[in-house]
Amino acid sequence: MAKLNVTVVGSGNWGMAIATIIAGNTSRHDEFEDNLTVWMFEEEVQHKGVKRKLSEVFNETKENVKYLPGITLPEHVKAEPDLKKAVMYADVLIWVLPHQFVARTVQNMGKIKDTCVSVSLIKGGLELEGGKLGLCSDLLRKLLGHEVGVLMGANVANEVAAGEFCEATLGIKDKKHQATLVKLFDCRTFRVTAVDDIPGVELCGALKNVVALGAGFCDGLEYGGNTKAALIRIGLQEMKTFIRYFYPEVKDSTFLESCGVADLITTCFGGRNRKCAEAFVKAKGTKSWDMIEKELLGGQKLQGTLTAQEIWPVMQKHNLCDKLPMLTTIYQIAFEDRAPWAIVKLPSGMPTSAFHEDDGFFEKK
Ligand SMILES: NC(=O)C1=CN([C@@H]2O[C@H](COP(=O)(O)OP(=O)(O)OC[C@H]3O[C@@H](n4cnc5c(N)ncnc54)[C@H](O)[C@@H]3O)[C@@H](O)[C@H]2O)C=CC1
Ligand SMILES: O=C(CO)COP(=O)(O)O
Repeated sequence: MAKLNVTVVGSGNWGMAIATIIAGNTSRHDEFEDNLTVWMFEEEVQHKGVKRKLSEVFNETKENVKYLPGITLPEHVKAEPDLKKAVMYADVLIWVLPHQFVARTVQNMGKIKDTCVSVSLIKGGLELEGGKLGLCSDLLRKLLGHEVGVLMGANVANEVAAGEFCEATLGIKDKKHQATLVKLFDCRTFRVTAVDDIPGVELCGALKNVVALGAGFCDGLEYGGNTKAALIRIGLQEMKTFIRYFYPEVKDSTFLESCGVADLITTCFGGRNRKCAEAFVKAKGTKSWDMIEKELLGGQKLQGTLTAQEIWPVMQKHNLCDKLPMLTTIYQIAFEDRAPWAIVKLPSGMPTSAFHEDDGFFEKK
């Protein structure tokens, strides 16, 4: 049987880290072609004092000096900056782009194999379509016309790339591809569990980035572990309420997989959304999200702020704001100049009207 060619579409922090895991498996398992192609969005970088193309530096050194510095990938990982060439022979496409670039990338990719399957590792990209909540994997399925699974989990990229043990959840409908796709990702340090619940897995991955903004606000105000734990608990409950409203069939067990509670915890402690939200509060209104992203992430992209903006009209249209006070408050702090400390004054027993938000706007309450 012909061996399967795999292409990773995206070469940011997570794209490169997951390429280290996949490359180990393509060389270990007979069903895959050893070589792993990574589509690299071309950029110029300063390398040893010289301006060079990122993909050329990667193919010489096997290090993505911009998005995953300090990690050398296996020799059989090849960066391909030409999108059409990167995808044309692929049997499996692994999507790992910030969600704002997905539609444009698919539209530019040309012909792919009819038998191709995809897995999306993208957290975000939600929109209302005819009153129904559409997911990024729905968009990919519509544009590509083939099977699309999702892989989400407690997977801060730098820790995965360093070989630290963690878990992930593969959401997949089609049993035919399940075993092959588990084999492509699962290894001793990256344990994969497959579940038949794509919306549950994917929505947990997208919404936890919004909750992580709340955790960052809490850090910016210098609250301790109890407060953050409370926000994580409330966040999980609101994620469940939101998800069940649109997808009542999503199972309780999905929230207990790596894609659910575990990803929420790691992102609220060690993620980029948390880090930027802390800086947003500490800047006391002097810096926009774009400025903070540029200053702190060196070209990496925030997904939680975009997802908060995507779900806000959805929540309003479906009268969900009262049922989701924390997600509402996070949006208002991030985009409507609400006082950051409102994050610890969520309505439950204590009326919010007792607090005057113009009094000590940026102070801990
Ligand atoms: N970094 C992490 O720890 C994790 C990230 N994810 C998710 O993976 C997805 C991808 O994130 P990362 O790999 O972290 O990316 P990143 O945020 O590190 O890097 C940004 C990427 O966007 C690319 N880019 C910039 N302009 C572009 C354009 N016009 N068209 C196409 N690509 C362009 C850059 O080349 C770079 O690869 C996101 O949805 C994120 O939520 C999921 C798990 C862990
Ligand atoms: O998704 C992540 C960990 O699983 C990373 O989250 P951040 O984008 O907030 O870094």
